[in-house]
Amino acid sequence: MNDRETIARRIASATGRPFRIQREQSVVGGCINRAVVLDDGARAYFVKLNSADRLAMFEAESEGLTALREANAIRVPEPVCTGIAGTQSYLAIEHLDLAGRLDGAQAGRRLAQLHRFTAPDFGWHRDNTIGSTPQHNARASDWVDFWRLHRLGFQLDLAARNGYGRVLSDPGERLMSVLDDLIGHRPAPSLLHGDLWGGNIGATREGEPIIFDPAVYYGDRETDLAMTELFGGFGADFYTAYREAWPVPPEYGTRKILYNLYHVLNHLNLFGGGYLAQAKGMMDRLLAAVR
Ligand SMILES: Nc1ncnc2c1ncn2[C@@H]1O[C@H](COP(=O)(O)OP(=O)(O)OP(=O)(O)O)[C@@H](O)[C@H]1O
Repeated sequence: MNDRETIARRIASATGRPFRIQREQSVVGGCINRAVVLDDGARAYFVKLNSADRLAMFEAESEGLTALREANAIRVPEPVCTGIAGTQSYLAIEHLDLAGRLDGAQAGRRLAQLHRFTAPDFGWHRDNTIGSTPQHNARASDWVDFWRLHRLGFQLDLAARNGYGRVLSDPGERLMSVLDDLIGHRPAPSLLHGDLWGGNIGATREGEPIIFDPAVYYGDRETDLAMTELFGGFGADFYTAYREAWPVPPEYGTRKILYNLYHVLNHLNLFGGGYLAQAKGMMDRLLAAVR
């Protein structure tokens, strides 16, 4: 049996319905994984593929999709099964037709609704990945501690190991010491998508928003909002609707830079030096803001 037949069998057993592949189509777009759509003429599944040692990444993504679905706030594709087929790990997900135009207002309202879903602590029950970088989610009752250790500190350590310490260690240490002032509030632990850039949101033909490819944990809802702004923004309707549903305090303007620094450092660590000047510039702006 080849890899695709193995995956088709597991899909059949997970869904309780026979599934015989009639058509396979490669998907272009994602930069972390390969993806194919497997179709039997009646049903289709979006299947992400990576090396076998990446199974835990797919298991965490599957649990993240399930956690987001349970909040019942915004549409999220249903994960079907994960496993190993031959030399590859895979995650099979309900295939969605993402050909629609995003209704920004609806997306903003639904994201606010997702963020109303809270937990007693920050973090999550398991670690996951941001891109392909490990993301630690050990539970914590204090948001600043959580951010210092598991988000900013983790990426700064990684950046130093990747050779960027000469530029980043000094501003990094100073930032870590003023984090209390920079964050300056005690948010609720909201359920987060965790990687909400424009490539991870789409819409059905009817315009219903769909979010996918999450890096779920419970944290400050402003981290999700900040990321929507990092690579271009989701449009004025989105932000107006979000703020109508749940107003955002003015101090978000500074916190946004801090929260996006995590993702820019992650890009630096994943993709290299092109992000170094951006990261350093953000750190300088933050340090100037607390003077
Ligand atoms: N369930 C789905 N059904 C149909 N198309 C999907 C589905 N999930 C994702 N896609 C499409 O495939 C693209 C890549 O998917 P996804 O972002 O999950 O992959 P990835 O390899 O993890 O990407 P990234 O580089 O963003 O981490 C998406 O931008 C989207 O257009």
